[in-house]
Amino acid sequence: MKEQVWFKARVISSHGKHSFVEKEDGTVLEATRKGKKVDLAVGDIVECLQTSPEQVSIQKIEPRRSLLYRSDELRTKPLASNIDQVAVVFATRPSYNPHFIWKAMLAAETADIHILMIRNKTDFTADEALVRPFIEQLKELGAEVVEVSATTDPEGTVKSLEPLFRGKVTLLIGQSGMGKSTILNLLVKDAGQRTQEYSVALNLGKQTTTAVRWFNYEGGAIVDSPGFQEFGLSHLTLNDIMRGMPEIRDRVEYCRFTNCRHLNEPGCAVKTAVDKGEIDPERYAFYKELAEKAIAAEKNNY
Ligand SMILES: Nc1nc2c(ncn2[C@@H]2O[C@H](COP(=O)(O)OP(=O)(O)OP(=O)(O)O)[C@@H](O)[C@H]2O)c(=O)[nH]1
Ligand SMILES: [Zn+2]
Repeated sequence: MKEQVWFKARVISSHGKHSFVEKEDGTVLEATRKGKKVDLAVGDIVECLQTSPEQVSIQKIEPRRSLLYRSDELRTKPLASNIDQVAVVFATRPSYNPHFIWKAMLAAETADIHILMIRNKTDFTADEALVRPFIEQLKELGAEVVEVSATTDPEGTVKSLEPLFRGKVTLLIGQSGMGKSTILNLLVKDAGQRTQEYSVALNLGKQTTTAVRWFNYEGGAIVDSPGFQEFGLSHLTLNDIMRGMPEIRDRVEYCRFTNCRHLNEPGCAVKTAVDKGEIDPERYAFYKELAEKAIAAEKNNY
């Protein structure tokens, strides 16, 4: 009879039926997940069965400490698990999308994960007036913000980021062009090359731009997500959204109705605060858009 070897490992990349797992001793193996739909997330700790020197099959996923979802036009699927913090890289050139950043905040908040904002390209000093109020607002909303200039001050960038990344598992995200790869490569010297090798090994070609990758870093890890479009928020309920936005959460108890949705209800403390200019109208519009989607989704489920 063939001898079967069991072991635990970390999923460090996952692409369709192909995944790579890393054992505690650092060995990396290609693994398959038989007969199951793609339900793995990078970061998962899995129980594997090694049936031959080349064959590893993932049998079981250990309970996750945290889980984030991604979505594209078609569906929502696991993005990364066992994450301690989400770090969002943004800059003024090309311009950032506030909704992208707020969605990341909301996703992190509802998954109980710390959020770190990395404002990059501070060398564009002419954009200060534009970006300062946005940064102040992020801080008011409870985000930690660090400001760097990855290309003009690489040493300072590493010095600022290293203490915030060390010992933690950080999911690094950002819209295209914000400087995420530049920052990743400053922190993980061979990240670019390893991504190349991975793509060749799997013969992924262009698809490699969507593959999520795990890089061990200073007692923790950095999880990179190239080609990342948006956090999947379609699994969030209206309640999750309200609880995930501080300016809504803090006013709910003052609304006339306990089940107020803060849309058209009379005596709504949230709407009043918007009218008085105490809540940013952009933030309210963001809430409204998500709330209406969540309500429609909840209706469809009945
Ligand atoms: N002026 C300035 N340019 C920067 C800075 N950081 C990165 N860049 C430049 O911005 C461009 C985009 O940087 P990348 O690191 O490739 O950006 P990315 O976020 O990984 O973008 P994608 O690869 O599209 O996901 C490059 O030309 C970088 O050299 C910075 O601090 N200041
Ligand atoms: Zn209300």
